[in-house]
Amino acid sequence: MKIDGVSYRSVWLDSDGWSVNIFDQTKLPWQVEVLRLTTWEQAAHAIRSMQVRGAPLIGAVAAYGVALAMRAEPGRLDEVLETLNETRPTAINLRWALDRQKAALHNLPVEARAAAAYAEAAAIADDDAETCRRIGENGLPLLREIAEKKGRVNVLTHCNAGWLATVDWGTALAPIYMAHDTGLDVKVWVDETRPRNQGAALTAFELGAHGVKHTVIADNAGGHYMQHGEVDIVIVGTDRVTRTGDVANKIGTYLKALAAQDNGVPFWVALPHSTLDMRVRDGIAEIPIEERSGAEVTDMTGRTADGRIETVRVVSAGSQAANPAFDVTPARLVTGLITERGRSAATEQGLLELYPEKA
Ligand SMILES: CSC[C@H]1O[C@H](OP(=O)(O)O)[C@H](O)[C@@H]1O
Repeated sequence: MKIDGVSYRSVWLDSDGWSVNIFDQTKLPWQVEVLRLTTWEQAAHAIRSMQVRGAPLIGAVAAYGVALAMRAEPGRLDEVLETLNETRPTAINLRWALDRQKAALHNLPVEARAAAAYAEAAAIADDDAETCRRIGENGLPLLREIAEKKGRVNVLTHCNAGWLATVDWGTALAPIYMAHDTGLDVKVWVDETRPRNQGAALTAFELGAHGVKHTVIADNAGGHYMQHGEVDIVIVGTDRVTRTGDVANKIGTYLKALAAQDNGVPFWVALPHSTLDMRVRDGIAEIPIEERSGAEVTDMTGRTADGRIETVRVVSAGSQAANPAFDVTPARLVTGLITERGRSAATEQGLLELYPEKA
């Protein structure tokens, strides 16, 4: 995607041919800061601290983290894979990417591992960019159909499932970018997405940079707009989809799905193949939900009127805070899945029709 007219991916190899560049997403939207990663430990920190976040992007950065490790200490492959896999527990893309690196490297002599790891990381990044582009193509007809009927299409999305959550294009936002680029009158209701405000800070930043009409709303306002016919469709991303179509995504997604069902609003989930976890059947019982620091709830960071970036406490002193980072939306609340291979019902049969090799 473009920033000030310049096309970027959200992770890319530096011109030195070995270090890895990312945007520090904890600084957005106030500062566009590129971080150059030179060690695998820095890549692990970037994922853990959410300098990079978003299921597909986490996988791609972890893959490059393995490449950085193999360049410096190729004998430590197993330890590096284990440490990177422990950085965040919910997005299955992390494990998927590390499993790909393990398969590519573990039978190689140590002196051959660095080149192979960089090649595999590049392949993962290229796969994600093309996969997300195709998700856009497969989601676009849903928006076009609404726009042809109503003359406009209002989409609600939760968190950030855009270019900043993937290597390029995004998942939930990819159809929106394509709808905008083909001239449809598309507008996005952007859930702010407490507590880390990925919607207000990242989705709004991306959509603004691309010129897409959008309005940031409080997380609790989405149901109201659905009741008043202001939401034509909900499209969200995901961190893990089970064999039966249960969807793990940013906390609050489940509540949006309930409101969508209550108001007859289609609720679609966009995902690449790397987000599928066919080992799991019951998402609520089996998907590990990341518990993050309560400080993300008690404190907020923003820009003061005179331009300083400050963090302030927004919770009464002495009060505790709980912070589950994800929830699971049961398949029964999901209208359908948008993938790089097409659209399907959120069912085992639907997924196996798209991915027969995963039976
Ligand atoms: C396209 S996956 C984006 C997905 O990841 C986000 O979580 P986080 O920002 O904590 O990494 C959120 O669940 C998004 O839907």
